Formats: sequence, C-alpha cells, structure tokens
Amino acid sequence: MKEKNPWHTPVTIIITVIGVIAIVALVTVAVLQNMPLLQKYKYGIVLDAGSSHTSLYIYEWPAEKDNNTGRVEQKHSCTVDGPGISSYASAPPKAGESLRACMREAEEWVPKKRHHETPLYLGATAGMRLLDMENKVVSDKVFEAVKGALEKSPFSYQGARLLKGQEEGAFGWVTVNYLDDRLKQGLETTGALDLGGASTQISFVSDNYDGSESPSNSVTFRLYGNDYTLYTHSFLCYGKDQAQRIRLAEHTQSGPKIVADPCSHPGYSETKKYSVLYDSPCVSDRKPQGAPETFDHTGTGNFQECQEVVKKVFNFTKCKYSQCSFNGVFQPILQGPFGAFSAYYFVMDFLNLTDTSITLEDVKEKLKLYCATPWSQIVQQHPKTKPKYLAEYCFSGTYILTLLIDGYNFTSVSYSDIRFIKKIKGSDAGWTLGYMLNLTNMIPAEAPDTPPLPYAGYVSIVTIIAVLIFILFLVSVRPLWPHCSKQQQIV
Ligand SMILES: Nc1nc2c(ncn2[C@@H]2O[C@H](COP(=O)(O)OP(=O)(O)OP(=O)(O)O)[C@@H](O)[C@H]2O)c(=O)[nH]1
Repeated sequence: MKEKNPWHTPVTIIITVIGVIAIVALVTVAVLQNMPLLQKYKYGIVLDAGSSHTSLYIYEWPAEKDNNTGRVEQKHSCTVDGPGISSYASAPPKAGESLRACMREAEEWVPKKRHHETPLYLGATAGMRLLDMENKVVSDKVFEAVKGALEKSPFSYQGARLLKGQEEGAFGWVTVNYLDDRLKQGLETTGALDLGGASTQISFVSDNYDGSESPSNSVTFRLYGNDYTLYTHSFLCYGKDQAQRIRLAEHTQSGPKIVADPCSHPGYSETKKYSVLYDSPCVSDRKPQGAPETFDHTGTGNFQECQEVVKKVFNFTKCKYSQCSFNGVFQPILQGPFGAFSAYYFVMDFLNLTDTSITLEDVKEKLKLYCATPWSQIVQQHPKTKPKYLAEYCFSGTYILTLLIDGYNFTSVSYSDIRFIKKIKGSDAGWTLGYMLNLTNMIPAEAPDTPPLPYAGYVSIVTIIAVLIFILFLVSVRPLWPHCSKQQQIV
C-alpha cells in the first residue's frame, strides 16, 4: 500500500497557486507602473506690459507634478503689435484692443479643456510707472481697458497690476536662477541685469549684504529650504529709451536747431520734434524755453565723445552709504556670475559683443570702429533691421558699457562674469516666469521630502524580493516535487 505524501495536501497546493498568482500580480503592477504615460500638462499665462511693447508668455508644466516638483517651461510667446500700453494714454480702449490677437493665439496654444483653469496675469512695468506718476487718472483708464479685454478671455483672469521696480528686479532674478536649476540645488546664485526701455534693474546676492544697510534694497526669499537676502534696485528713467532722452536733453538745453551727436553715425540726419523728445517725466522739467518746434539730429560718430556725454546721465558725486552705484543709490560689492538680458542682449548680440572673454579694451575698440562707420554703410549692411533700432546701436552699446563699468562698478576682470542671455533652456529671461512661479506657489519654501528610492526602483526591489521568497518557498516544498515523491514509495 502506498504511503500518502504528507505535503501532497489541498492546502499546500492552494498556497502554491496563490503564491504564483501573487507574483504574477506584482510583476504586472511593476510593468504597468513603469510604462510611459500619456503626459498631461497645466498652463499659466503672463502678459509683460512693458514701456516699448507688450509680450505674452504661455508656460507649461506636467499636471501630475503639481506638487512643486515639475519643471515649468515656456511653451509659446507672442509679441503684441504696436507700442506698450502706456502709449495709449490718449485712447485707453485701444490698449485693450491691442491685446486681442495674442489672446486669440493663446486660446489656440492652450488646450480648450484647460482654458478655465489656466491663470492669466498682466504685469505693467516702467512705462506705466511713468504714466502713473504723470497722470494717475489716465493710467487707471488704461488699466480698466486691459482688464476689460482680459476678463472676456476664457482663461482664469487673476488681475492686471503695476509691478514695483523691486518686484521686477527680484522676479527676474528668480527666473534666471530657477531656469539654471540653482535654487533647488542650493548652488551659488546668478545675479540678474535687466535693461528695459524705461527702467533698468540689478539684482544679486552678496555675502557683504544682509539688508541692514539700505533695507529698501533688500528682498528676502525662502526657496526650497534655502534663505536668500537679495540686493535689488530698479532705476526708473535708466532704461535705454529714457536714457537716450536724458542724454539728448543734455545736448538740447539751449534749444538748438541742429544737434551734432557723437553717438550717431556720421551722415545720419533726422528731423525730430522737441515736443516728442521732452514728452516724458524723465526729462519734461528740462524742456528748453523758446525752443523751435523741431531740430535736426545729425551724427558725428565719435565713441570717446559719446562716452563723455553718456557719463553725464549719471550722478556719481553723492553717496551717503559705504558704497554706491550712481545717483546716491547703495550697492554692495558685486559677487558671482551675472546674466544680462532684454536690451543688454539685443544690443550686444547685434554688435557681436556677447562674448565676454574679449577684453574690455577690445570691446571699446570695436564699438569705436562701429560708431565711426558712415550711416549709409550701416543701412546698406543691415537692410532688414528696423531703422529705429539701427540708428541707436552706437548709443546703446556705449550706454551699456558705461552703465556696467561706471554705473555698477564692473571691472575689466568682473566683466567676464557677465553672460549676455536671451533664453535659458528655451524660456525667455525676464521677470514673467518668476512672477508666475511666485503667484502660483510653484516654488516651495521647504525642499519637498523625497523618498529614499524613486518609485520605479521601489517597485523593482519589492518584485525581486517577492520572487526570491517564492523561490525559497519552492525549495522548501522540495519533498512535493514529482521526482522526490517517486524515490521513496513504500509498497
Ligand atoms: N535691437 C532690438 N531692440 C529691441 C528688440 N526688442 C525690444 N527692443 C528694445 O529693447 C528695449 C528693452 O525692451 P524690453 O525688454 O521689451 O523693455 P520694456 O519691457 O518695453 O521696458 P520696461 O518697461 O522698461 O521694462 C526697448 O528699448 C525696446 O525697444 C529687438 O528685437 N531688437
């Protein structure tokens, strides 16, 4: 009579089957979990209403990484046709209408089902700051017009407001350092240099600045668990268009009929209106009495003389702090690398001077040659460039060098710490991204807790352990294996 194998019972068979099913289920979960998913995105829109023009930026980030860990990237940008909204002071409704084409473009770029949950912001900078100083009633009307236009959009309108110069500087710094991945990793930060049409900003972290000297220049942030005390200053009227007005105002104090300008090319000649030149709070108090209606703006193309004229735009005489940049404004010692964007980039890129490993002497030599080039040759060499921009590159290049070296105290050594940038990893450098990240709380104060293992690694390890346990189990039930039971049959 055969002796019954004690392992060969229904219970052990059921346990074995359950074990196999459990392993198959575990492996299936691991495979499914690691399969690439169809990525879903969320969106945010920011309008930069600058002094010279308005731009719309659409940002995108992975929807399932809403918990502050997803990377926000610029998906699209649209330049609004026409001038900045502050130029519509005489017809405010047109400021709202001007945004229509870009808003329509945004509706096409953002998937329809996301429209209602996509935040929409408008921030106005120095052009509106000047209009607000000049005529608050009119500036309010312009804001009403743009608000009316944005409220009609299908997006989640979050407001249109005037940005303080300090915010413009600080959010530009956040953008540069976020895109460069310097914040999450707690690395040395990059300073931000922004040159607009009506204002210019400098923002950086310095070991010598804790906010106690000139507290109005300090902005503090806690980002990803790191504390930052940022030095920032915005110089209203020192954007490149307003600086050009201040400089020409120096030339035209006596109300001459002809202005011989060293910052314009030889052979350049344009008739300009005094009323247009002095139509800005940056120069309106200097308007010469009894000046003719127009003046002939002619060029002599002399870089050294241009430098002298440009230097007069800055006041270097008074400083009540331990050190200053210009106009009596405190500035700590420059520290670290700097990213220079907006007009810094447009101008230096055009002049082929974005390479800061070139010595300052060589930069000046190149600019000297460029300024001395006859206007007819410049126009011939750049038929596609807007004449308005073309006429100003000699001044703009000289202004940028003077602002950096005489204004902010960059030396021939620290000049090489500057990078002229337009975009970082596909996103434009500027205040808009930092502004949106702040308003949507996308940068946490504390570093997010990360599990010791990534999820995929965790699933793989659990699966391997489960398989090992199962193999051990199989080995332990060896007596049940067919060849084992055959050996010891007792008859
Ligand atoms: N050469 C050149 N200049 C440009 C270009 N786009 C803008 N600018 C000029 O560069 C300057 C700065 O432009 P933005 O950064 O847009 O400045 P903004 O926002 O209008 O000015 P703020 O309100 O002062 O910030 C202005 O004088 C513009 O006219 C370009 O493509 N090429």
